[in-house]
Amino acid sequence: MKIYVTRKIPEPGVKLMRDKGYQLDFWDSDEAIPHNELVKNMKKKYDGLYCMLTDNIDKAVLEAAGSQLKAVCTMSVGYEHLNLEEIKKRNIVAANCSTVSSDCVSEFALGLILIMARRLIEGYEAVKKKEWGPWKPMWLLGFELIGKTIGIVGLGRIGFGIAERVNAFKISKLLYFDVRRCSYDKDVNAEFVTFDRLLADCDVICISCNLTNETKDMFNKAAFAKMKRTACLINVGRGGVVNQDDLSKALNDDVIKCAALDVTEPDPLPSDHPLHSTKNLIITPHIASSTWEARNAMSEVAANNMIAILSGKDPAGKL
Ligand SMILES: O=C(O)C(=O)CO
Repeated sequence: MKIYVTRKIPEPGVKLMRDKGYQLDFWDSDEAIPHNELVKNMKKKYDGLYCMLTDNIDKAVLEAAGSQLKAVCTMSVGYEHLNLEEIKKRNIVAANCSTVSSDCVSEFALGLILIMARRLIEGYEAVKKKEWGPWKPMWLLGFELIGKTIGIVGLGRIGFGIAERVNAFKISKLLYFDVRRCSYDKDVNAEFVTFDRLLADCDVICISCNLTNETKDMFNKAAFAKMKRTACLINVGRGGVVNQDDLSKALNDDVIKCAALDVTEPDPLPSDHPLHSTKNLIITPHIASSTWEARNAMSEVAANNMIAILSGKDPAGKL
């Protein structure tokens, strides 16, 4: 079996596929493969395509690959980059890594909440800029999580992980909004509420949902207007869930207090993008799942998906 791997990936995933005797050809770089190169390379006829969330697996790629291609496995949770309709039309099986990065991303979300609540970046910058004078009772005051109402949009694996962790901070209430009520919400004391109630009641809102037609631009001018002026917004889901122009205006006009985004639209956000000069906003470069543990595990899950499909079995992450 021949597999095309669109990036340098962690060794555990490589080993699993090599141990199966597969021939692996790589785009041997840490940078994303240009789309035209991917199309060109797929003409060499592969049984499997092992891709990343940066690779647009569209009709052109699938047509170049032809009928030899049986598996498309993405080393990511998100699969917006896979044209599932075109993939399924060709009887190709696609799979993602739905499980392994949830702890990692939820830990990161907690980090963002604490950084924003305690104004850590401002404190760090003040020290660097030599602005640290004698102790002041009213300087860089943040807020505590104890007694607060926390909201989660999307109580999937990541949202659940955030809920488990945030409960340790003796919060007063945990609210969530999702497309439907989740059967396991009581396991984390989470109350299913309308989107409007979540917006109105929460001190911190964490976005951990996918980007779909329903979630696109969900956080827009109207939503920000319903939030508390002291509210903090965290996004570890997908950039498109937040209307960034509206967010920028809401922060600059003090409609809400602060926000931290690990995902943006586009991703990466160009260095001259106006969002970078927004007040009380921290942007991190899509690193919520960047740990050795998560990336090694993701490489293995995607490899196991590939092995299952090419052995005629259903992969764990079948889409
Ligand atoms: O796996 C994904 O979908 C990611 O966004 C990586 O953090």
